[in-house]
Amino acid sequence: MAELLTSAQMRAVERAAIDSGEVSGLELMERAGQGVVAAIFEEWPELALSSYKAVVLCGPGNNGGDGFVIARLLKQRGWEVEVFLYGDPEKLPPDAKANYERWREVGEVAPLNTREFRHSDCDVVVDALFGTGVSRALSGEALSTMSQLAGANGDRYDKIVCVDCPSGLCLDSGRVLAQPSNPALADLPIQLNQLPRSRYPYGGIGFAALTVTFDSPKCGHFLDDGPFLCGKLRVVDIGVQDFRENSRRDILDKSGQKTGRAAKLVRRPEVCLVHMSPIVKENRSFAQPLMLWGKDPQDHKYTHGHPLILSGLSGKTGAARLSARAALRVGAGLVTLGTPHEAVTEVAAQITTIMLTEIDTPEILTRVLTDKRLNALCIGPGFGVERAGEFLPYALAAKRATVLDADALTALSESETGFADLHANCVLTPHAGEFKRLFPDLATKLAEPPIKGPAYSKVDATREAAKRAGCTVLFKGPDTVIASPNGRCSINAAVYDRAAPWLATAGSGDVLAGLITGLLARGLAPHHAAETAAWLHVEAARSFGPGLIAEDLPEELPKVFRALGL
Ligand SMILES: NC(=O)C1=CN([C@@H]2O[C@H](COP(=O)(O)OP(=O)(O)OC[C@H]3O[C@@H](n4cnc5c(N)ncnc54)[C@H](O)[C@@H]3O)[C@@H](O)[C@H]2O)[C@@H](O)CC1
Ligand SMILES: Nc1ncnc2c1ncn2[C@@H]1O[C@H](COP(=O)(O)OP(=O)(O)O)[C@@H](O)[C@H]1O
Ligand SMILES: [K+]
Repeated sequence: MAELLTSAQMRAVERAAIDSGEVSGLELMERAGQGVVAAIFEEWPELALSSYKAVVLCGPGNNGGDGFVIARLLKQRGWEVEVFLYGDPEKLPPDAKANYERWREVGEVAPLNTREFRHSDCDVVVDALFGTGVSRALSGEALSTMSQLAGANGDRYDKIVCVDCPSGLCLDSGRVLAQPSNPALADLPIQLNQLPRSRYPYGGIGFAALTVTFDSPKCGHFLDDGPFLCGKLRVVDIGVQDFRENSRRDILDKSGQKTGRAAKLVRRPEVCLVHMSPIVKENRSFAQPLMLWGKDPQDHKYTHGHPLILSGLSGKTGAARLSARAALRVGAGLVTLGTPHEAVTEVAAQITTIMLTEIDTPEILTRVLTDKRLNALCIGPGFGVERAGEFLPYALAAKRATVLDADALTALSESETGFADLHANCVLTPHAGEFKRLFPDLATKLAEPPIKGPAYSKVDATREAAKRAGCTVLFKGPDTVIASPNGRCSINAAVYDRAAPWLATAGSGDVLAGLITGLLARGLAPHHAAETAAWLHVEAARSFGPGLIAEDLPEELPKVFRALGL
């Protein structure tokens, strides 16, 4: 599952499938409903052994249509099923209406009313209120029902199953659409976007037990609140993959709508999930690093690159040493720490394989970098903001593949020349605070309440940042987003079964900076190096597990490589 779609792209794929005449909307809806029911039994096999009770909440669109299919299929298995509809049955779109009518042949439909919503004895709640079509904040009974579910989740309902997404979640951004000034909110138990994460250590499940989506996961399943609210994600095949693949070459405008032949060609902007498990090894973009990690027996150390990592002053050298160790473990042939004279003893006492060269001034850095074998540079970890301000113009003038991390990012945000000195071989690795300093307007936009869908997302912000900086930007977090100026974008998600909460530990960012630098030295292009490093970072954390400290990450890499069969 490497490709992530936006809601508009998913609609375009479905439209292409239906327009082809090979499949009808009704068939797709049937497959979607079947997929959800199958996923429920896969998740809880005990539910397949007898008949239970489900409450199905249906909305006014095709998400609701899926709900009617699910209700019918469960009823066929002998389940007791109670169906509530939010909206006017007469206004349902045709496929949803057809399934509403099929359901009415076997069961009742009550208007959605939170007070009537009798839940105490139900085993499964199916949320089919809104899916990809959500465009504004929920209101009325839809809002209060979701709020009631959220408030009682974990106590009363332990099996909330969401069709496509928890209703109200924007699948482009992973943010819950909300109307902050809605006076009705004061009377509600809790809104989806207010669920306290502290109640769920390790970023666990906040709302649904299971979310079942169709064909491909959407960006919002991996960004921001998405994973927290979706719980567990299952992707169900509804047989439209050929149309998805065709639509990659199709003429689609920015909103994913098909345009006429004469219209301007706009390639579909793709977002990928960074994923290197064996099942996606065939993914072309990862073939190169897989080959690179497995070193060729004919190679020698000079063919694997030689990064220079700049160290901070004495007492602050640990960060750069972590970066250097990571660069070495990821396969750089040699690694040198550029160390100020006063910190040489401190650094020398704690390194063995890593080399050391004295760099006291920016001019010395320039001189050291006349050695072209030093083919990648890392500046920032533990470096000191003021020093970074002095060294940065020289570091960038050397035109090496360069990682700017930590203090170098703060210095960059304070520099008079701004992004002018950056070049295409740079990688910026901000966390949220550094991102705000570098791109205050984008951070503000991202922090604004998402009122309308598609809401502004971390993908949008990182793409804009990369364009503005003219280089690759890796915006950290459990949903690390990597974007490059050409619009290429990937999400390295440490969520669901890849959760790695132990990465939130001092110094883990320094290790990531070192991994990227090492891979740049090995010849990977910046976007690729950032993706690969972010993926390895999470794999190393997961391989080590609880108790992880940053020092453990580089040392865990050989195990990760072995598991990859390298
Ligand atoms: N189109 C297809 O062929 C398929 C669609 N499927 C389902 O269809 C869903 C998408 O269906 P729709 O496009 O009808 O959209 P939804 O069912 O998500 O939403 C219905 C409509 O509600 C309106 N709306 C948006 N926000 C609202 C709000 N806050 N309050 C009240 N009304 C609001 C919009 O007009 C929207 O189109 C997917 O999520 C998926 O569950 C699946 O059946 C697979 C096949
Ligand atoms: N909850 C989390 N799950 C997965 N990864 C996380 C989580 N929190 C932080 N990270 C990752 O840990 C690293 C922390 O980097 P950073 O904030 O720079 O910390 P430091 O400066 O202490 O090294 C980043 O790569 C970030 O993506
Ligand atoms: K839903």
